Amino acid sequence: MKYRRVFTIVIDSFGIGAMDNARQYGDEGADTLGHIDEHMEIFSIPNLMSLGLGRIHPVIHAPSPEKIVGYCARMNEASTGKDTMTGHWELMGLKITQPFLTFTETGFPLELIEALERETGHKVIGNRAASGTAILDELGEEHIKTGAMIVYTSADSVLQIAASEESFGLNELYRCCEIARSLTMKAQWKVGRVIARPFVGKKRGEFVRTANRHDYALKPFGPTVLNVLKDRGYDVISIGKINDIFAGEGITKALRSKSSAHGMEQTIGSMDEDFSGLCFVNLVDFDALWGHRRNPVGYGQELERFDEKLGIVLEKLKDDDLLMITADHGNDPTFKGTDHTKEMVPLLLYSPSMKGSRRLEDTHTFACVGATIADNFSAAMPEGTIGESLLGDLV
Ligand SMILES: O=P(O)(O)O[C@H]1O[C@H](CO)[C@@H](O)[C@H]1O
Ligand SMILES: [Mn+2]
Ligand SMILES: [Mn+2]
Repeated sequence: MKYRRVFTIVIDSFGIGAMDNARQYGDEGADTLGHIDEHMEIFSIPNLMSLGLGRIHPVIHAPSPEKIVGYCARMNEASTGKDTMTGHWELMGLKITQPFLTFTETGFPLELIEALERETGHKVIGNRAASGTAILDELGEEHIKTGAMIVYTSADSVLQIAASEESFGLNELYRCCEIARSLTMKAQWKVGRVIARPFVGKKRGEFVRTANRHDYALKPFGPTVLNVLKDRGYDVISIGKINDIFAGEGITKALRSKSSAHGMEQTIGSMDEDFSGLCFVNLVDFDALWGHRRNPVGYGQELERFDEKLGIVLEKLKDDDLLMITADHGNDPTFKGTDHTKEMVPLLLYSPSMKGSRRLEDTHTFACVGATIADNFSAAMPEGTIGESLLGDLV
């Protein structure tokens, strides 16, 4: 094996420009990185720049280094869709051609809502597509007064339940979400994820969502690179939401993160551990706190904080470690609406043992990430998966 440990970090929603088919998603002109850059007077991301970010997308407000290290490429998504599960599953080899069911225009069918009310014993309010923070402001007080669950969706295939940790209780929320998950296993209601959205606070304008969010995802439609690694006895360490996104499939150890900064600290901590295999990290704040909230400066500053921690990762990498930085979809914080955007994503590859450095050709799928990992550990890609290994380019 070329690398004993692979660290794959997903900066959730860090798109680098609209894909050719973005028009089909209403996302022509979306550019998460480009539009953040426009809003940053000085954009301090020296480590991302040293890994070649500026070679795959112009970054005007960050100084360009004379030399880059490692390899960089733009990746296109082969699957239909632009959500977190589609993006991550494709990273590990699955191509999703049948998009997950969404209820964006209509909300959930009455029959489902009635079953949810009956089985949980709580009334439902909301039941439409909304931004999570906006619907809290609107319905949070009513929820606290009546105990009715706030159910909402978005352009993604999700059924989200928001409830107060203080009055409704976290365990009760989780219990209700498990009921929602089992109801939505029915073919006509099969959403990709049920998400528990706990919050604290008593009044409009003061509600804050907590880190106790929990996602109840469908199992991947088939075996992924994670299953192959685990079956061969390698470690597959999940940091952040990865374990939820893969419904625990193919994971040997899972750490939950309180924030993206915490996720990076956990990643740095894992670098002191003696393991062989994959450490797979998702940093969700970029998406949840800044992309969906349409806050380009907040997003840019989160990238700056990430870049500082990335500096520590780079220092700690050993010769037989490989670092891969990528993303799962775009979420342009200046775009219309509050949903994801269909974009290319970056792939930055680095190991201190690399002698060369250059920009690689654009890839047709995100799955070259999984294919490279499988190739590295001499594991065959599972049947039905896609992706071409880039391992031979990493010299
Ligand atoms: O607006 P909030 O609640 O953050 O919801 C966002 O988070 C969900 C899951 O990533 C998506 O449905 C998206 O719309
Ligand atoms: Mn995502
Ligand atoms: Mn999102």
